[in-house]
Order: sequence, then C-alpha cells, then structure tokens
Amino acid sequence: MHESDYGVAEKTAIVTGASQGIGRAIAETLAASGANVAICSRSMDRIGPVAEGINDDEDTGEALAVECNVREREQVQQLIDETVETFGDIDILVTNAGGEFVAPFEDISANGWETILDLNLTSTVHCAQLAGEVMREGDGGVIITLSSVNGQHAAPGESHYGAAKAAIIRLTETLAVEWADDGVRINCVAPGLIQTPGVAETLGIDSESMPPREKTDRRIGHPEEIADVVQFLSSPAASFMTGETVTVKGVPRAGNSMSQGLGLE
Ligand SMILES: CCCCC/C=C/C(=O)SCCNC(=O)CCNC(=O)[C@H](O)C(C)(C)COP(=O)(O)OP(=O)(O)OC[C@H]1O[C@@H](n2cnc3c(N)ncnc32)[C@H](O)[C@@H]1OP(=O)(O)O
Ligand SMILES: NC(=O)C1=CN([C@@H]2O[C@H](COP(=O)(O)OP(=O)(O)OC[C@H]3O[C@@H](n4cnc5c(N)ncnc54)[C@H](OP(=O)(O)O)[C@@H]3O)[C@@H](O)[C@H]2O)C=CC1
Repeated sequence: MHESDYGVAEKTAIVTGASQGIGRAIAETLAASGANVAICSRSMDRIGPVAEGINDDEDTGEALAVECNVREREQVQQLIDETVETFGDIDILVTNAGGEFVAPFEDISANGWETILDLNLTSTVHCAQLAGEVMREGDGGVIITLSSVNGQHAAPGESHYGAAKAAIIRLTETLAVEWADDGVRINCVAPGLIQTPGVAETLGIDSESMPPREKTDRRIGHPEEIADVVQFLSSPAASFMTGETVTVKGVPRAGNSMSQGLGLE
C-alpha cells in the first residue's frame, strides 16, 4: 500500500520575509513539521520574536533569525552562509519576501519601478543563485518562488508588480529545466488575495472581517492556506513536479480580475 510522504522533518529551509504574513505562516508550518528554518526580514526586532516563538516549542524544528534585506546580494550571501554554518546544508528555499504599492503606470517614477522590480524579482534572483549554488554542489534541493495572480492576469495599478511577478513565473520554468540534472526542483506559488499585515497596510482590508478557513466561497485567503501548499511542494509527495506555477485563489469568479478579489468591482 502506498503511503504519501508530505514530510520535511530534519530538512533545512530558508524562508525570506518571515516576520509576518505568508512568510511567517510558511516558516511556522515547516518548523511544525520538523524542519529547521532560517528566517529573515530587514529587522532583527521583527524577525527575532518569530524565531523565539518557534524555538520555545520543543516539538518543532529549530529556527535561526537573520537580519537580511533581500535586495542586497551581499546580505543574501550572509544569510546563506549563516544557514549552512548553523544547520549544515540548505534543502528548501522559499523566496517569499516581496511587496508593492498600487499606482497607475504613468505615476510610477523610475525609482518606484526599480524598487518593486528589485524587491520582488531581483531578490528572487539573488536568493535562487546563491542558495542554488549550495544545492547544486550538494545533493540538490527544492525552491519555491512566490508570484501572484497579478503575475498571471492584468489588474489596474499593478504594472510594476505584475511585470515582476510574471517574470518570476518564467524564471521558475527556466531554472526547472536548467537545474533538473542537479537535483533541484523549483516551483512557484501564485496566491490570490491573502489577509496579511501587508495587504491591510496597502489596501486597508480589515482582518476582523476575515471569514473562517472552512468557508470556501470567499474572496480572501488565510496565510496558512499558502503555507500548506508550500509544505506539499517542499515534500517528497511533489517529487514529479517542477517548473509549475500553482495558483491558490479560492473560488474562481467571473472575469477573473484581481479587482474583483479586492472588492473594487
Ligand atoms: C491589487 C493588489 C492585489 C493584492 C496583491 C498583494 C500583493 C502584495 O504583495 S501585498 C503584501 C506586500 N506588502 C506590501 O506591499 C507592503 C506595503 N508597501 C511598502 O511597504 C512599500 O510601498 C514598499 C516596500 C513596496 C516600498 O517601500 P520602500 O522600499 O521604502 O520605498 P520608498 O518608500 O522609498 O519608495 C521608493 C519609490 O517608490 C515610490 N512610491 C512609493 N509608494 C508609492 C505610491 N503609492 N505611488 C507612487 N509611487 C510610490 C516612491 O515615491 C519612490 O520613488 P521616488 O519618489 O521617485 O524616489
Ligand atoms: N497577501 C497577498 O494578497 C499576496 C501576497 N503575495 C506575495 O506573497 C509574499 C508575502 O506577502 P505578504 O505576506 O502579504 O506580505 P507582508 O507585507 O505582510 O510581509 C512581507 C514580509 O517580507 C518582509 N520583507 C519586505 N521587504 C523585505 C526585504 N527587502 N528584505 C527582507 N524581507 C523583506 C517583511 O519583513 P520586514 O518588514 O520585517 O522586513 C515581511 O516579513 C510577497 O512576495 C507578496 O508579493 C502574492 C499574492 C497575494
């Protein structure tokens, strides 16, 4: 009888942007399954307590907090080095850190464009190249990138973010082909609208109005619903998946426009 293996116990995972929201849920989910997690954000004051929470629980893997701005390649290299020094290897990389502001194309300055491309796309390049080097020289690994439904479909005010997130999908497909022989699987997750502090800040969506996870006919998701998909993609159960983008957006709605997800219709 076949028994599915969704396990990541004793694996080492890096999760970027894990001080809150989706990244935090991913880190806590992987750690709860026994993975050791190296987690980063731009501030030790913000990432430290997340690691402490994981380390306070004796039943989880260990957590290492690292202050790292993923836009800075040298800081990403330090994150990789500290992870290998502490846990010995890198098995899983989740390039979660990202963000945006909503603005019409004509109002986005050159620096505004570069900020969003750097934060989402170039940071993914830094992390995948530097952690990928460790994986490829060792016994392979798993990479999960974060795109968005805005990387799959157009939405007003999202030209910079949509371009960056679309490029992450194609980068994922390309690396899956280039690194297949090195034992590296790489897949992408494209969330729909998820209730996080970042969304609350950017879009002013109130967390109190969040319907329960069990209610499927809703417009907004829980961070844990992304974490569960990342856990699956990280595990041996997904061994025959690479180069794919998994959309996680709940009930499809007519028009498939992100503006509907935002309640802007
Ligand atoms: C329709 C949405 C669907 C939902 C999809 C959800 C996607 C998400 O990712 S939501 C969760 C992610 N979290 C966030 O987005 C956090 C909120 N955003 C921010 O914290 C920031 O905006 C930032 C991280 C994206 C950028 O911050 P920072 O690096 O500090 O950059 P600056 O403030 O220095 O600005 C750089 C550059 O960008 C211009 N700019 C910033 N905001 C706007 C704006 N609202 N409209 C137009 N331009 C903006 C800013 O003016 C700077 O350019 P210059 O003035 O030319 O220097
Ligand atoms: N929420 C949503 O609806 C959707 C989100 N996504 C994507 O999911 C990912 C997570 O989003 P979400 O949880 O909502 O975001 P949040 O804004 O809630 O959290 C972002 C996290 O990233 C960290 N971070 C931001 N910039 C950097 C940086 N330069 N270097 C290191 N860490 C950084 C923040 O930590 P700190 O501030 O402490 O540095 C924080 O932990 C992003 O890539 C986003 O684009 C995709 C589709 C929908």
